[in-house]
Amino acid sequence: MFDLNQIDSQGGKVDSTIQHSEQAAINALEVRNLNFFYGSFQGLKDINLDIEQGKVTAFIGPSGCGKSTLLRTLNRMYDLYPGQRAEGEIKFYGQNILEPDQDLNLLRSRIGMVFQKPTPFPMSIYENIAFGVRLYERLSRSEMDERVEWALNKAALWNEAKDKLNQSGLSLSGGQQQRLCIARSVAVKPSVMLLDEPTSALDPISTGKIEELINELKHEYTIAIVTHNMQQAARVSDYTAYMYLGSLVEYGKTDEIFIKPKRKETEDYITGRFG
Ligand SMILES: Nc1ncnc2c1ncn2[C@@H]1O[C@H](COP(=O)(O)OP(=O)(O)OP(=O)(O)O)[C@@H](O)[C@H]1O
Repeated sequence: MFDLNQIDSQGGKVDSTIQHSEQAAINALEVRNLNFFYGSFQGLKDINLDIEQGKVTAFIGPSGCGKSTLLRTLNRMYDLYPGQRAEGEIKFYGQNILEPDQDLNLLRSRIGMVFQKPTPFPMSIYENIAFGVRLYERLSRSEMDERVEWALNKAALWNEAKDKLNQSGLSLSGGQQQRLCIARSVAVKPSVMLLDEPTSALDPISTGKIEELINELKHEYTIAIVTHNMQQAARVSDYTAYMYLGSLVEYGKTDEIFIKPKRKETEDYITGRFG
């Protein structure tokens, strides 16, 4: 089992020798008996699942089934809102992040999040990336320049942004803004990236770019993605979780879920017979 210090020192990178062996699969996150409450309303019911390191896991299901709620528990984003609470265990490389006294800023740098609507800060493209890095690391100007270029490259935005690093992030197109948000998340070298419907506000070309990016990023990061788009889940994910009314109905390899689901409810949803 890894400890958190070890993950930090590796910059969240996946050991490729481990990744290519089926038997040696490692879970970045293990969710056990997770229940989640918005005040008295129970949004998640006894969720159990493992999120494998270096893979893409997709959460699908009808509106309101709890996909975003589950994603937001994985880095305790819900803690920002009063009256919301989680019970159970979410182990991040063995450490239960639901325990009290967690350093939530550190946790969110290790488990980053990208939201549905692009949310660049109202500052330059360069600063959008440097701002988060400065919270965790002291880099010289040249090291920061390198980090900004590295992150923009990872998010497939460097070529489009390199000549306008001092322009506002808000001057970019919607698709570019979303890639900037991905660059911002990548820049702090997380271990896991949580993507909450990252393409639902984008056109098909930008969506295609983000999907290509997910395929690239998964070689180095563990990714969990919420999507409304089943074709997208089928295209980008290795594992798929089908949720309904706050429960996890079925979870498995994406091919199996889409081609031969075990549960009739899953099949009805996948084939569009739902509801
Ligand atoms: N802030 C909140 N307060 C109270 N209930 C909430 C809150 N946010 C979500 N819920 C409820 O929790 C349930 C799960 O919501 P969630 O947003 O996780 O669903 P979802 O599957 O992501 O839906 P969608 O696909 O429409 O985004 C829903 O019944 C929703 O109404």
